[in-house]
Amino acid sequence: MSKNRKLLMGTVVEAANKGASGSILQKRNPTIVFVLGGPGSGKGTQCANIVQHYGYTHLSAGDLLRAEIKSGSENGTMIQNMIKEGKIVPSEVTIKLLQRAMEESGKDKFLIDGFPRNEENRAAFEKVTGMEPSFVLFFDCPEEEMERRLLSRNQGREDDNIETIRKRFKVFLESSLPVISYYDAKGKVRKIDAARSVEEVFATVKAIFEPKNEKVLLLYYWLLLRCLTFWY
Ligand SMILES: Nc1ncnc2c1ncn2[C@@H]1O[C@H](COP(=O)(O)OP(=O)(O)O)[C@@H](O)[C@H]1O
Ligand SMILES: Nc1ccn([C@H]2C[C@H](O)[C@@H](COP(=O)(O)OP(=O)(O)O)O2)c(=O)n1
Ligand SMILES: [Mg+2]
Repeated sequence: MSKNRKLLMGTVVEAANKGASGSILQKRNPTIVFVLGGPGSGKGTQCANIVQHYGYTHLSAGDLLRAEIKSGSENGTMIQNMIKEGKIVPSEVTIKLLQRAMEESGKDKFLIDGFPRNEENRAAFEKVTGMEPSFVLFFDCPEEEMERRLLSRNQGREDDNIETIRKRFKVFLESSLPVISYYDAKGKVRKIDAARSVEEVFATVKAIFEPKNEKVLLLYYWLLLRCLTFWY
């Protein structure tokens, strides 16, 4: 067995044990929102806005993986090669980074950006953490617009070149869209037209995080309670 394979196996066992015994995180019963959409659809941009307005903690799977490369970890080269090829890193690696970040944050409301990106990501996260998202934000954007945005992102990312971008689009269609369909069948997907300006997109996001219906319902219950206490 190769050194990398052994390391990965160790991570799986460690993660599975944590899941079985119920991690500190599970006991905190956090709120989780998955933020999905194609590369360049505006996930990171909108997450920054949500953090400012609604006090969520933003965890970008891509950012965590890039930090892991920079840290010089044993998995670094493997992660770097996979990202350059537009491929999805094995779930055990990404889940371990997400779990650690959630635990270390001490917080209990998370925006998980760019995860789960395939069926393996989704199933492994639920199995290992025992947690499910409250809902899923899906930033829906045409490829031509995403391509334009990625080519002018200017963050010095090795995967923002036309060759890798095309590969990432293919992976999104083949592997990530089925995950969105899975949650859609459970009624958990909030689909947003992401081809508009940052401000317009955020106006729609706001409506999702501040559902007026719930406020109206609460007002009705309060009025009903007042009437009942008045009569009896
Ligand atoms: N609604 C938008 N309209 C135009 N450009 C946008 C919009 N949202 C994000 N961008 C820009 O597009 C690029 C990709 O956005 P980003 O939030 O990093 O997307 P993702 O995380 O989905 O890849 C960034 O340069 C960002 O500034
Ligand atoms: N769940 C994930 C998320 C990202 N990755 C890898 C593969 C992705 O192409 C890169 C970049 O992801 P990132 O979410 O930062 O990219 P975008 O914001 O969608 O442009 O990281 C992964 O392997 N698994
Ligand atoms: Mg991003």
